[in-house]
Amino acid sequence: MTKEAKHVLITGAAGQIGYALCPMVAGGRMLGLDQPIILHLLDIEPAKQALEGVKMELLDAAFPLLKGIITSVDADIACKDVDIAIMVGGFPRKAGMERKDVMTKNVTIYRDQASALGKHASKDVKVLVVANPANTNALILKEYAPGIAPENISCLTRLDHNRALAQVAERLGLHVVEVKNVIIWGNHSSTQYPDVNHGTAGGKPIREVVKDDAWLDGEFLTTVQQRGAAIIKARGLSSALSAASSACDHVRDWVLGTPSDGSWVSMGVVSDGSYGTPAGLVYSFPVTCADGKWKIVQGLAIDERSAEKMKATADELAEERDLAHECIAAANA
Ligand SMILES: NC(=O)C1=CN([C@@H]2O[C@H](COP(=O)(O)OP(=O)(O)OC[C@H]3O[C@@H](n4cnc5c(N)ncnc54)[C@H](O)[C@@H]3O)[C@@H](O)[C@H]2O)C=CC1
Ligand SMILES: O=C([O-])CC(=O)C(=O)O
Repeated sequence: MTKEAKHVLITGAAGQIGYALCPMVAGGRMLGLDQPIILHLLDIEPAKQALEGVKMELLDAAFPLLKGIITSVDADIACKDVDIAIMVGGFPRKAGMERKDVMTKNVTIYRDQASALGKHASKDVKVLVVANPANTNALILKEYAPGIAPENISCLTRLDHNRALAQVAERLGLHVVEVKNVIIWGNHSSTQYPDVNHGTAGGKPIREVVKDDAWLDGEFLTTVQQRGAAIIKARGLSSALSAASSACDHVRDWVLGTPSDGSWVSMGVVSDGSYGTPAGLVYSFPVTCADGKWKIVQGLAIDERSAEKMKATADELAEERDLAHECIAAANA
């Protein structure tokens, strides 16, 4: 029997990530090859013509699963009845900026779109925030959309997770699927902590197989933490196809579940205080997903060095939260 179509909102749909993400979603890469999709594409007035161009191309691609396309520059219209919301709209950073430098421009967008989602989306809408600063935009969205359950609001750190898997796989000459259970703790920023202490490569502990703690504790960490900046340097634009692909991975695993072997993924979710993190911040944890719900992996042993790094990224998130509140207060004044 044909499934009922899912309504998927993509904000910033006329931008770079939007252009890579729309065909992935419409082609079944996110929710499966048996799931019809209705796309809701939101952008802003200056991008209206480009947004219509994206719609034309999606029509021309004749995706069998794509049952409809709604384009709008009005969040109230675009958010109506959406089941999944992928929030990409905002301003990307340029060379030399930290992700929090785009905060002033982006957090007010998330305050405003929170209320549109709260009013018009399906009551069980699952929200993924991609736009930077991703964790803090998600936090603001949570604060301004009290009608959406906090566990339905998340941010993208799966790109960092995938980058960590790929770095270890490259180092070992393995295929990426042979590497499992790395963790991204904390913020999608250069303070994130890519942790390999619980990971495996070819079924054995990563540290045992790599046999180079200096690399794992040094160059590996900084490569993953700085990968976004390296892409900006190389392309003159921030990552788009890998961001879109990771966004699909994030939503697919959340909705359809993580593998039954118990392997986990990283998601930015509202902290319940696990691992000593401040409750309420949107912090990236190792999670498993089943029945459309994520669960933080519990009971992992955390050494002193890791605890320090996990605290440093939590401290940055608390600072970002305060800065975001100041930006919103200034915008309201
Ligand atoms: N969390 C992650 O792993 C990653 C996050 N990003 C972030 O994703 C965001 C988008 O990146 P790109 O697509 O490269 O940027 P882009 O500039 O190509 O596209 C952004 C789009 O958002 C639109 N937009 C601006 N304000 C909007 C609003 N109020 N409502 C709806 N749309 C709005 C713009 O008109 C533009 O079409 C940036 O903030 C970037 O830093 C990028 C890569 C990875
Ligand atoms: O670095 C950026 O600004 C874009 C991004 O978030 C990433 O590539 O991880």
